[in-house]
Amino acid sequence: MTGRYPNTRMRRTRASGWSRALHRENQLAPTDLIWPLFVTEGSGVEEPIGTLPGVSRWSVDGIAARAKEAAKLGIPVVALFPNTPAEKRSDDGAEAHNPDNLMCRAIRAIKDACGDDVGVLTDVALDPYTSHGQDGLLDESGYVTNDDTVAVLVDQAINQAEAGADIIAPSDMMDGRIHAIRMALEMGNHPNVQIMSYAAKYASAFYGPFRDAVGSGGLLKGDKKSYQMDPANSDEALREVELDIAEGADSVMVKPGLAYLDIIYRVKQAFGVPVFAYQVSGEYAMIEAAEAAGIGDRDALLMEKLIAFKRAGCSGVLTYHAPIAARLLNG
Ligand SMILES: NCc1[nH]cc(CCC(=O)O)c1CC(=O)O
Ligand SMILES: [Mg+2]
Repeated sequence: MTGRYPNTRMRRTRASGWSRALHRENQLAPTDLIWPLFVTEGSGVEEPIGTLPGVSRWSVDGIAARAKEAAKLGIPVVALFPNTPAEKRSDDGAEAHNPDNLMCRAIRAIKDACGDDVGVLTDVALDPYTSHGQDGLLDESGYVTNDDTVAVLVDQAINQAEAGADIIAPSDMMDGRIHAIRMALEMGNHPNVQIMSYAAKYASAFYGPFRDAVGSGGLLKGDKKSYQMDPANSDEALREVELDIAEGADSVMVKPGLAYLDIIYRVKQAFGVPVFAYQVSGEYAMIEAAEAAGIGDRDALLMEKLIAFKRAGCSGVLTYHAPIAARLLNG
């Protein structure tokens, strides 16, 4: 037997800061972060979101300013989510493929302001555009149809690519949409537009504040369990990821984050592809609530959670704490 006390003292390498730094197995940098931004109509508008303290919706001009801030902080990518005005929401979510919708105007404003200094990731799903708050089209019975929805998602994705999106991120969980979108991007002369698939997205109670932020929460009837995954399942996530990689995804997302570290770990071990975590709105809100209640130190809590994603195997993390974390990391 080697390595027994006192030959081995595990505390020896922890005894000083320089030594802890030397032995640190995982690092976090601003380049690991994706910053989600909510877009709203108007100009010069900043609307704080009650359930996401510290996060606002910005009009397109403000979005471009946030993207410049991201570049300055060293954050490589921003993710866009629109709060579509009520009068533009419809049963079929047609506003999703309007070339002049809020999303497309925000993409163009960022690309005009930042060029290639910042990547733009765009969400593909119908929930910010439908009057019923579901991610797809409903049949007579209220079931979210798969193939008809996929056809619309393809139009939505191409619309975003035409406006200049760098990464298409389908968050809808329909079957077969990655293949359909990949083919359409190839045929539409967008071979280098990436797809980051929300491959393993769970029907989660942690999405509440997001639904407020995009204005779909009050509209949603029922739940999303016929397309988002059951939190009890893990093998099923590997099948989802395997399919999306085969269909042409460049990277995959696991969502939510902290409660699904085991899924991240399994996906990374099984496939070795770039894996990202979405630290969702409820996770953000819980950290802020802990700080506000005097239960924990916000900065310490968020940095500990972010390094956990790296340890589990993530290439990066989509988090509402991105600008705060980047500032902390930049010292
Ligand atoms: N396309 C839906 C979508 N895209 C991102 C989120 C949630 C993100 C968050 O909570 O931060 C959701 C919520 C949902 O499935 O209802
Ligand atoms: Mg799938």
